[in-house]
Amino acid sequence: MPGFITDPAEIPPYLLAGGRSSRMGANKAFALLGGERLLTRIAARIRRQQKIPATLNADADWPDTTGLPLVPDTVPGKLGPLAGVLAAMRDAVIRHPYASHIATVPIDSPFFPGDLIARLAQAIEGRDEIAIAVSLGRDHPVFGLWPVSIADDLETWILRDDKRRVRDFLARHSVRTVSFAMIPTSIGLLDPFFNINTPDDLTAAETWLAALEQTS
Ligand SMILES: Nc1nc2c(ncn2[C@@H]2O[C@H](COP(=O)(O)OP(=O)(O)OP(=O)(O)O)[C@@H](O)[C@H]2O)c(=O)[nH]1
Ligand SMILES: [Mg+2]
Repeated sequence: MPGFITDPAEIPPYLLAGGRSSRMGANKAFALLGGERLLTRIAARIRRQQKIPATLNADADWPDTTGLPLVPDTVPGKLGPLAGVLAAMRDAVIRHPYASHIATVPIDSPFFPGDLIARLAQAIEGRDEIAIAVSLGRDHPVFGLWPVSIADDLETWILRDDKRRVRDFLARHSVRTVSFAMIPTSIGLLDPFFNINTPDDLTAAETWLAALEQTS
């Protein structure tokens, strides 16, 4: 572990919920999985791995933060997940001034690994490095550790790059990737970064949740 991250559990976590939920047709954060809101589920999962309470990145008029501090995007126009990452960096500089990095987790992936942030932190070697999660050879950059030192570069890039492809931003920086294994369940292997975008994904997630509960 590098000197600037003495304890991965002290990296401030931010829950990304600033999207439009357009494929779901209703705010995903409040969708019920196993009778519990996704936001509540994700916040509880983060609480088990981090000592610092999570902050929610979402619209300023968010109806119910479940008690989490709320940080809206600092650039207008819903410019994508990296706008949420930027808001988190700007917030951390003020509220967590000791932190070299912030952690981000989206509110629509309820099975993410219990050792996510610890393993991402182990991969970081330099103060300005990003670490992102990978499964089945696919990057999941919304599950990442982000150095607050690159906030100005991120803001400039978001405002200037019309395509705003996350991989184009990552190409500007030093990025460590960490591969996570599939989770064995009674009905097969579950991708820990299974992502709920549509009502059908939510139905599939109920099936996975039941299978996981049977397995453990
Ligand atoms: N702050 C912020 N977060 C965003 C924005 N767009 C997406 N996100 C977040 O990034 C993550 C991945 O985005 P998606 O899975 O596409 O979620 P979404 O944009 O709400 O859903 P769709 O409208 O169906 O694409 C989710 O946690 C979103 O809340 C944005 O413009 N600003
Ligand atoms: Mg998604």
